[in-house]
Amino acid sequence: MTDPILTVDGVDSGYGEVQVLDDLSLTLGEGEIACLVGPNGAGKSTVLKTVFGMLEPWTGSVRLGDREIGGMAPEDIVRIGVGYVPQTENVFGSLTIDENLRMGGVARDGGLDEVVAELYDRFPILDDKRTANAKTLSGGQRQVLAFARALVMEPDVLLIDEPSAGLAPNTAKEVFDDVETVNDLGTSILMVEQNAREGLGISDRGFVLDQGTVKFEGEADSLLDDPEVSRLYLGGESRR
Ligand SMILES: Nc1ncnc2c1ncn2[C@@H]1O[C@H](COP(=O)(O)OP(=O)(O)OP(=O)(O)O)[C@@H](O)[C@H]1O
Repeated sequence: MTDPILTVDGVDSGYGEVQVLDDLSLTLGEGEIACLVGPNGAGKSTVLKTVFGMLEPWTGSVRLGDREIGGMAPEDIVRIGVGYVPQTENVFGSLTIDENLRMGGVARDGGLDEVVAELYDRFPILDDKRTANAKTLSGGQRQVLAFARALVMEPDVLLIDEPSAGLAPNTAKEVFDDVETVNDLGTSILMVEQNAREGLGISDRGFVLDQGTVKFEGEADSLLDDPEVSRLYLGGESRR
């Protein structure tokens, strides 16, 4: 594995009194895509919310490189290089594509025009629709806008919650291609994906969560080839 860029170490976390994460540890290597899979309610989204500061770890540590970020506020975490794309309602429907992108950059110190122009180059579908309201976009296009909005801050690490949720298989494939493009351009990615085989298929590493803790982890290909992981978590014996 490459050097860790994000480390979650022995974290308990949850909502109010209700514990969801139980001694959860995982590591994202620099430049990698890592995918969290597992059953509904396992705590996958809770991991992202805890890393992004929406929930405070009750115990344990969250580190960006060597820096402790556990318990920092999201607005501070975003400034030091972590972006977050929520699963739903991740764009402002009544704002234009351009306004959505610029809102993604409110915490920037400068260079907003340049980075927005680069994003239009990279995602021509957004360029074609700059002045359209985001609610006019298709599901897949909205997901691209949500990625692009997070990229305006030029994060080192992007947290993505279920990029394929609610999308038809062909559109989901295009969105996964975009996840890979973002990664190729240098952003490390920690992704939650219900569509476990497809998510692991584009990932370097995988973590299988169940009941708030990591039950299996390893190279994504090894998890896909592991009969026990397949049987328990990937919906059967079928190989890739
Ligand atoms: N805001 C909340 N308040 C209280 N409990 C919550 C809240 N959000 C999630 N939970 C609970 O935390 C547990 C883990 O939820 P989480 O969303 O992290 O699971 P998940 O693995 O992402 O599953 P899913 O695929 O269903 O989203 C579930 O039991 C859920 O009901």
